[in-house]
Amino acid sequence: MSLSDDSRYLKGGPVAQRIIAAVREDAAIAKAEGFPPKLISITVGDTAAVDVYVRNQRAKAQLAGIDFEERRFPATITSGELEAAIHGLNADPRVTGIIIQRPVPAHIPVRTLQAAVHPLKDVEGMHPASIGNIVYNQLDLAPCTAAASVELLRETGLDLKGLEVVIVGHSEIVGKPIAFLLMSEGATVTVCHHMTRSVAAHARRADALFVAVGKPRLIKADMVKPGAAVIDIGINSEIGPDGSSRIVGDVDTESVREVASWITPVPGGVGPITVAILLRNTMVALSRQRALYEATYGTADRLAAE
Ligand SMILES: Nc1nc(=O)c2c([nH]1)NC[C@@H]1CN(c3ccc(C(=O)N[C@@H](CCC(=O)O)C(=O)O)cc3)C=[N+]21
Repeated sequence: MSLSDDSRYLKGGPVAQRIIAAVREDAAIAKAEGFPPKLISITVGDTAAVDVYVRNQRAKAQLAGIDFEERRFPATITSGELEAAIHGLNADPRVTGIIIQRPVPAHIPVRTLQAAVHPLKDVEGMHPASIGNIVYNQLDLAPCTAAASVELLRETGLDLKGLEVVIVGHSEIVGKPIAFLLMSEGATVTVCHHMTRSVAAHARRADALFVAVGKPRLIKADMVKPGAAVIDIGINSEIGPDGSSRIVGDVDTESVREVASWITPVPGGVGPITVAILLRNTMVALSRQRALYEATYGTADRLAAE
């Protein structure tokens, strides 16, 4: 059996395609009604993982019928200049959503940038007000990678209620939001990070293990409970044996697949769903903006109103 046919592989492609097909229908209707969705990506400096992400955002946005524009800024830009650019996008009625690609250079406080994005245009759910909503179990616009990881876990059919979940990595954008999403689904959640005494001891107890730390092959077979679901969120660029660059996750997939019942490949796992959810979030943002517009102007048809 070839690796790609192995039923243990939880593939993201089919899930992403389903989401994108639904977004495409929504986007076509919104466009016909005078509300074309438009997504703006902000990149500061140069990062390999960001390039992969943005390339796929552009391709899938085009497939879904969402306008996509990338704004690139040099790493030397000031925080004030970036905030001004974001305020300009907030004020532009043609712009539906704004995503700030991470990481940003060290001299720029990323939280200030996230807070500058208007919450109605915050398609990543990273504004402090948006991310706070997931504490209140309001989950319809969650950070994309976290939501994508949970979506893949659902594909296993495992009952999330009472499930023993261990998350390795406690970032604002992945580990922490996954913990909140799964708590609201009834899972029992343990979060490990760089100060955790024995990551292995925790990881071995997990029915579902999420890994998002950015360390190639960190998770080995002896850290995984037999029959577990392993969700690999790492996106690391490596130089392969043939000298070309490739992406690998945080899990030693070759050995872990002998122990786990489900494992997500990299590439082809969480990544494609992340992109699809970003597009879906753009449509959620658009519908919130439309609701506000219609409450203000009393019509569903922006073109008719003008
Ligand atoms: N604010 C912010 N939010 C993010 O979610 C975020 C970010 N910044 N910065 C960079 C990382 C990285 N990331 C990826 C998402 C999808 C793929 C992806 O589509 N991967 C595909 C394609 C791989 C390929 O084309 O080679 C796959 O895994 O199969 C990759 C990388 C999101 N990130």
